[in-house]
Amino acid sequence: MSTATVTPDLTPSGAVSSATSVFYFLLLPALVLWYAYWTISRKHMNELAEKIPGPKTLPILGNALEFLGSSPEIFKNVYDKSFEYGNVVKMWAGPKLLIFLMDPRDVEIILSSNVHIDKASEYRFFKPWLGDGLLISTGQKWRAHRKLIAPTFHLNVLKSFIDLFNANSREVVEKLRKEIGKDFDCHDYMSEATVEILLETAMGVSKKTQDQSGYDYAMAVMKMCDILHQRHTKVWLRPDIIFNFTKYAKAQEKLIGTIHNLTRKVIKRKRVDFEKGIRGSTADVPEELKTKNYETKTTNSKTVVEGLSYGQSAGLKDDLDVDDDIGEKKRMAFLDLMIEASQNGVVINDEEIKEQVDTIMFEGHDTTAAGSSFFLSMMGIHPDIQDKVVQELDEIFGDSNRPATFADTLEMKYLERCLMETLRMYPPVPIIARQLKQDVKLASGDYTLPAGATIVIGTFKIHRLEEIYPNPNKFDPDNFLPERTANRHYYAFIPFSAGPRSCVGRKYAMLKLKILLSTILRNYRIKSDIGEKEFQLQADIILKRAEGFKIKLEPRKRLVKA
Ligand code: HEM
Repeated sequence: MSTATVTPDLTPSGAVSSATSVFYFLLLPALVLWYAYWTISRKHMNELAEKIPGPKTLPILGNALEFLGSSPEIFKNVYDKSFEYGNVVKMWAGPKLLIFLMDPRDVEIILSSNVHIDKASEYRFFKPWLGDGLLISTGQKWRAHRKLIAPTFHLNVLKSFIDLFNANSREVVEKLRKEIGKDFDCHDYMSEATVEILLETAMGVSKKTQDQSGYDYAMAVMKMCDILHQRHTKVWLRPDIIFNFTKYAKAQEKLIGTIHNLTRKVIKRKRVDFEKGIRGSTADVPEELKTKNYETKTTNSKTVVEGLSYGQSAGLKDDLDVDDDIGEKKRMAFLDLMIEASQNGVVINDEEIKEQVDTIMFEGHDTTAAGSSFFLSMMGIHPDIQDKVVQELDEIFGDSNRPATFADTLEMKYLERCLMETLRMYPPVPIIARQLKQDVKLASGDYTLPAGATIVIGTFKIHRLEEIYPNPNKFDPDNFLPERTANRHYYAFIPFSAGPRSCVGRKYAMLKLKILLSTILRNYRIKSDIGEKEFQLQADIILKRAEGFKIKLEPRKRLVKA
């Protein structure tokens, strides 16, 4: 009879298999413990969320299936759903609690706060591209950089950009000539122009010194936004560990390469100029477009124009409205100041400059490209309104072909109302999201937003609330007549957000858009075969028309040249 002796298997593979058994033996209790901890730690959030209305959820997935489909389908689905509930709605994207706020009183609590300033975790997908730039950074870093950057968009600096706004607008008019009579997508032209204007103004480098076109950069940004939108709406693409194995990760790497290539070159160019003692923009402006030849008294006066003319309700103020030194202090343009501040390396280092340049290049072009394309679409669809804009421009410029001065932009009151109405109906940034660190009691009803929730401020929906804007789907520039705006809640119109994290480029955007759009309208009549009902809206970070911004152009007769 043989006796079997059991000897421990001391070979390396035996040791590994024992370790594996121990691992699996411990894994289950660890998971159970983690799940128990997770459930308990979320109890408070779940209890408060329970009281907030929202669509029915599926186990594990929550409402994630609402975000399936193409971009326009998702947009339509979520917007249509919003009518089934009140102005506070919750949804679950898997385990993530999203609470949508649509009442201006609630929005004020979040946006005016100096506490609830953290961006939602969804903004982290921007990191490989924008790093810790102003849009997504938080805490002390955001505060210090905001303080540094906001003054570079002061009205005094913006006035020095007027000639470049004019020169670039004229170039767009020339480029558009080949499209006369055709149905074409004006967004392509607006994207290229807004990139090039940013290069020559805020960055202060001539576009001629760049071997990469503004168009290539803008297209790379558009594709990047599409990828980010996929990650926002498809829960399975959120974890890096999965995303990195998808085709999107490869595409993203390439696109970021194109985008960073431009920003690196811009900074390099600026540094060379800076070392040579050159300050300000090196871009040329033809003599006939220099507004000093046409300046009036108003242009030189200490004009303070706040509120609506610069994109926000008259009663709102932010750090862009500080006017303690009008006309006294020489303020610097964005990249000049960044380079100067970095010389001692304390306020901002080289990597941080790159992050801020990437941020301003993105935020500064895609938003205004969408805003101007929606404006032109509106002009094409509403010829009677376009005629009134042109009549105002004729009153300002007569039959002269002279460039627009700062004083002229103050006279463009009706154009400004059309621009405001465009930003109301088609806000380029259709939602804003924040991460709550503490509970917040709402003003509109007996709800408390729990810490840990992602708060989504639904700008698009707020701008179309019937109780605030009667007949909200009608394009009506008179919505911005002073008598109509006077009694409206300040937070009922927030295309540039509001409060401490408002858009630093709001005044820049308004001034540039007035010059760009008035120049186009002085030269072309816009037509459109498509009505607003046929728009297919999509919100790939920035609101767009999925079918493209199709318009037609007819040249206007000019009687006399300047
Ligand atoms: C029509 C044009 C524009 C619109 C509608 C717009 C809208 C907005 C909105 C809604 C925000 C807040 C975003 C959020 O909290 O998620 C924002 C932030 C920002 N915008 Fe704009 N923007 C426009 C043009 C510009 C321009 C021209 C620039 C720069 C030249 C710019 C630079 C920024 C920056 C840096 C931030 C982040 C500010 C911070 O967090 O402190 N934007 N913008």
